[in-house]
Amino acid sequence: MISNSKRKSYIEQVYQVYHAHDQSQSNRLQRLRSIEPVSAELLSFIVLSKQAKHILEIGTSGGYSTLWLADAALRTQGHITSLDIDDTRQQIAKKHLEHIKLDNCVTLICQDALAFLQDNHQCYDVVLLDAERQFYCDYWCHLKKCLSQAGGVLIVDNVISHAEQVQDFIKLVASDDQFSHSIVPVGAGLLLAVRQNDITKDAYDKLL
Ligand SMILES: C[S@@+](CC[C@H](N)C(=O)[O-])C[C@H]1O[C@@H](n2cnc3c(N)ncnc32)[C@H](O)[C@@H]1O
Repeated sequence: MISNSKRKSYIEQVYQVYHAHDQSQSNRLQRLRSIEPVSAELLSFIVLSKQAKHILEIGTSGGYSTLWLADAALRTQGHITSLDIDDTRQQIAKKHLEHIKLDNCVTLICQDALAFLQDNHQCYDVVLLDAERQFYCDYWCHLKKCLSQAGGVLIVDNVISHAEQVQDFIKLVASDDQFSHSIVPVGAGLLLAVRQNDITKDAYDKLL
């Protein structure tokens, strides 16, 4: 689902290089921990199907998921804001984005996610959350503001591979009646949560 074959093979190579790098690292924090290719494909599908214009990524790392999102955003005339706390990783991501001419679709911001979210006033159509899982619960009240329009989608990776680490976060999302959610067994497991339209919800409640 990548828009041209040269780009597709470049992005596949990036994945292979990162995967080999990660296999050689015993320290988890030294790994780039790219999202799985099948998950990246689903991300791209969501951006395209929503014709998303405003996309937020929390956790750029080496930019594998960013490359997929950027390729989709090019076709929706959208734009990605991608955050990472690690500038070195973002510089690597930047080189890859430039190499395949997707850099104009992305603004890379080197900042702690919580600090960014606290100051943010922008609404996003799609948010990918793929950072350090122990902080996700702290992000939720801010993520909700980012996703304040009906149809806004939050995607969270690793919810099956690291289920115990995200169980409190999933409980928070599940207990919020402004959002519907689903856990999709693709790759490491993706949580998809969508902001509901309040009118639809009221009408639905009346039927019960
Ligand atoms: C799992 S990796 C992201 C992988 C990337 N989405 C991909 O698929 O290519 C997680 C990234 O989150 C970043 N990160 C960790 N804590 C963060 C924080 N508090 N704010 C912003 N980024 C953070 C790490 O530096 C790391 O690069």
